[in-house]
Amino acid sequence: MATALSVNLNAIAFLRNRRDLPWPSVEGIGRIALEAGAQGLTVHPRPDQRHIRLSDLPVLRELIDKFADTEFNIEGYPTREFLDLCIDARADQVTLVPDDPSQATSDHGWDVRRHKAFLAETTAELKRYGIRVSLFADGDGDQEAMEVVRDIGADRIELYTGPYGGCFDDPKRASSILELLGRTADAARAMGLDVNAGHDLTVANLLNLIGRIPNLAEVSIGHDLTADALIHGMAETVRRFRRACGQEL
Ligand SMILES: CC(=O)[C@@H](O)[C@H](O)COP(=O)(O)O
Ligand SMILES: NCC(=O)COP(=O)(O)O
Repeated sequence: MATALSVNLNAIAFLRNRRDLPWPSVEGIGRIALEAGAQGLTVHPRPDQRHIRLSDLPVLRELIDKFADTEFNIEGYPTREFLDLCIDARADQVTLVPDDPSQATSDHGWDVRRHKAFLAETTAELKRYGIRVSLFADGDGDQEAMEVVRDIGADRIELYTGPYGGCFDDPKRASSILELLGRTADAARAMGLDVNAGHDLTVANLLNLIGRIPNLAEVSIGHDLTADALIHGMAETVRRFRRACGQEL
């Protein structure tokens, strides 16, 4: 089974929020992603609503409902407000992330031993609503932590791939990080957990990731996917604006 692609819309929402205008439309870009065959959309609403706004969630839910076999993945720290948001938006999957509200972006997975009771309680609540639960996890090769994840009752882990993505200019270091990610994935699979991955994934680094973790269930990608869309869409857009300026092409 090929790895599913869930398109993260945070960066699109960030761009939209620069102005008090409705574009780029988070819903519109989400639609393009689903029409192009993405298997889902991901958002990580942060408490300051710096990118995704609470009002985006019902709109995206309605959009995803129009596309067969697609999923809504909502990521974030499980405050009461966040959990209610996920339940109201009928998330298909919730990825619990141990982020402090002041964090610029996600930069580590859960300490599952320390937060075991809290995560077990939260997971049980989400599963009562039929929501799949994934825990953001460091790819540090800690095999026993995967036993704890299983005991918590989560369905999946999402491997935090930031350090791997950060090694774009150091292939030797990237391959040693990849090996640890792979061992963590192997341990998770041995516990009956499925494995997702995300953070700073790119077209360039996906190939080796999926080579080492062939049964990777899903990747969620936003930052580089948005950058890639700009690169591949810029030339046509400049031509459109040149035409609008009255230039003959
Ligand atoms: C949980 C995770 O992996 C993050 O990558 C997150 O979804 C991205 O958050 P920001 O877009 O706010 O940096
Ligand atoms: N879960 C990771 C995610 O959704 C997107 O991360 P990034 O590609 O924006 O770094």
